[in-house]
Amino acid sequence: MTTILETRFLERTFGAVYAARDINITINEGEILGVIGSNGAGKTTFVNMVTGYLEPSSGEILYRGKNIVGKPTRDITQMGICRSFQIPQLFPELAVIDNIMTALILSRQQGISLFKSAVSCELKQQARDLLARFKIDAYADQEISTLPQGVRKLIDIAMATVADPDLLFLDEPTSGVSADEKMDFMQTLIDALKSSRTAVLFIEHDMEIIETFSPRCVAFYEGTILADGSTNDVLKEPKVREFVIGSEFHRETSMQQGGQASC
Ligand SMILES: Nc1ncnc2c1ncn2[C@@H]1O[C@H](COP(=O)(O)OP(=O)(O)OP(=O)(O)O)[C@@H](O)[C@H]1O
Repeated sequence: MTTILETRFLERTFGAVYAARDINITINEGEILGVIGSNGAGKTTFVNMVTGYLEPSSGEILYRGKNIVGKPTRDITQMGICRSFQIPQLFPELAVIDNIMTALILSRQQGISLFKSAVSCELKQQARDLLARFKIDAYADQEISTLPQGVRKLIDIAMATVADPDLLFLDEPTSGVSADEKMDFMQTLIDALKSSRTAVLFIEHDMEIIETFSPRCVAFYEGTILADGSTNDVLKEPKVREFVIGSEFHRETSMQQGGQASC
């Protein structure tokens, strides 16, 4: 197995708060990895540091052996590390195909002219192929604002893959997707990403999704890694059950009772 990402003693403080401390993680080529942890555990801070949105206070982030700490987000994206956010970042007034084509244009380092019909045709075909991989090609000509949340999220994630990344970070891909659609949504997503051999790290609060789709799981707690290993083993660990799954269970229960989730 080839390691593509390794973090060493990664740390980030905000004043007196340790948002991340001693984060040592390796991710291998094509691996699928679920990250769990209650609110404020440091999951987003970790993703923000690796993708260049946040500078670590100390530690190293090695991507294919090269330290990328301090590199701008754009450079990190071009190197092959991409992400999607919890809320889809789309142009709601544009058609799906135009959103994808815009992302394709932005991902190319040289400027291109859409007035050259050959370029435009090639881009359109590339956009259609990508939509087909995510099984959303039927929506190609529809305006984003008319589409359900699950489809918007798939489009957003498809857009995050236009540069064919080696490593993709997904922040709660199933948030906002209805309970009935979550499993099919994740299956489509994982199939699309597996076919391109992209390694995927996804943050998730739903333990059924973690058990079904991520062979490996990392549990965060108060800025540190509480457990890292096969999902079966991690979810059985008493400290994970006490500090992570317990709080997730209470969170889900309070949501069912009408409470507000903070994420
Ligand atoms: N910009 C910031 N300024 C100050 N404190 C921050 C900032 N970003 C994060 N924190 C703090 O760092 C800790 C980790 O936050 P982080 O957002 O990484 O947690 P999380 O596990 O992603 O939580 P959630 O599931 O709610 O998104 C929390 O205590 C949070 O309040």
